[in-house]
Amino acid sequence: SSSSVAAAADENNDPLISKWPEFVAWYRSHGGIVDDRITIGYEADTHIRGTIATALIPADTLLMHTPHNLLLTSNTGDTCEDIKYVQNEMNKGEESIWYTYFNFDDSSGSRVPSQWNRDYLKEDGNDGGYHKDGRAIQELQGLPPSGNTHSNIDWGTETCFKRSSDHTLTHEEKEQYLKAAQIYHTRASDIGLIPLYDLMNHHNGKINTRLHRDGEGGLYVTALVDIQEGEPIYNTYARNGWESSIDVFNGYGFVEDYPQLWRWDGEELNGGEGEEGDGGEGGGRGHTSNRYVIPVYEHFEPNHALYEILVLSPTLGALSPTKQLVEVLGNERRSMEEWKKRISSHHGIVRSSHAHALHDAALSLLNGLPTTLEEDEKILRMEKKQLERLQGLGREDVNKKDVIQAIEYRMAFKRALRLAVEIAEKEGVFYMDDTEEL
Ligand SMILES: C[S@@+](CC[C@H](N)C(=O)[O-])C[C@H]1O[C@@H](n2cnc3c(N)ncnc32)[C@H](O)[C@@H]1O
Repeated sequence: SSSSVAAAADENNDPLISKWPEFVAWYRSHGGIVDDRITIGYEADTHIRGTIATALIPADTLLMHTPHNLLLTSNTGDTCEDIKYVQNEMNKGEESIWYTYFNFDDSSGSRVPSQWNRDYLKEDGNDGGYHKDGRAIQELQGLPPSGNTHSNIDWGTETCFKRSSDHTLTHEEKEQYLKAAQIYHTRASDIGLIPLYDLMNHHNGKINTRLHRDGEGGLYVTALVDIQEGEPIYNTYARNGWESSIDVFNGYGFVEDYPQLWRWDGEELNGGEGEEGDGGEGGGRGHTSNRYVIPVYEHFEPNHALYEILVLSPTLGALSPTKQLVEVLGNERRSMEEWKKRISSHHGIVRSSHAHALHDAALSLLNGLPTTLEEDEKILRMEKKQLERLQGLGREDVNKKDVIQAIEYRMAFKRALRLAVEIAEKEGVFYMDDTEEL
């Protein structure tokens, strides 16, 4: 059709796509292995760039191997050193063996909360009011990651800047550091930056790859299942239920598709702006008094110490999932039927007092927020209209986009809280009565 021709023509002019052959040639010339049935493209639903299969790839196929010599790492296990390493290589320009890699990088396409403007606390000299630009943070309405949106950057400027040299860093050096840090934080694995591997997007519901260390510091990726022609090739950024959807949003800037994990504590929120955090998720509120303690009882090992819900669909979720229930996340796929079965038996072992406490905490959190989901829908529509109008005038308003990102995120959070309330209230969901305990 004419539209697909137009799309193809676009992609020819788009260096983030058209430089793929050059990137692959570079990767192979340094010993990397990549299956010929892998390409780069924009995913149909999200328009996010990522790896895609051009033909059926059977399960267990070796998809890629990035040898240790292609990894960007200081080999010290120290984040500051790793970021400095990346920064140095970027400064080398064509002299760097990763020149082609940097040229193909799309990290500036990731907009993460640490990039949000936070000038709102500064008094505006003219009218004594506040700068509007810190709005995205305010739009979190105090929900996590409030107070922690900039913790990576703050930590880096505190720790890495001070350590890095004997002189005060110039503006240019700071900018370079921030650029390297952005690449590092949105792409690196625990062993550093891994070319090609870092072109895979995240999806725990459609995960179709598996990782294997090669014993020499490099990494193999194989197909977990048959991957169909046209299907994106996915990695996970949240494995075993360790990281929540809050972490994924704070680190990578998007609300992950189902399954999602949401966490919150029993504290009342403090008016929306959040404090500089205690570093903990669900924190940003600095104190832990009165926190309900998630019980650990026989056959019941909660995945997290905070209240938690695992969300599989708009109507299916598990209250306070156990480690056992969520350890599959990022590692295997599980059918909806299987989830339903497991969740219903899971709810059979959740104590009713525990479910009630979670219910009350979710409800009081929801009721304490300044807007409802229905109001958010209207606000979101309005913000999007304004953005379109500005774009029509040829103006790019990054702050406006951040605001929209924050509103969409808080809506997903509220939907999860609402589902938690509904599930806890639903008749027919059986919770073990506390008195039945031995
Ligand atoms: C390691 S990179 C993945 C590859 C990247 N899309 C690229 O083209 O270079 C991580 C970034 O990709 C984007 N991303 C990954 N998975 C995503 C998803 N499921 N939805 C939206 N954006 C995603 C986010 O911008 C994230 O910060």
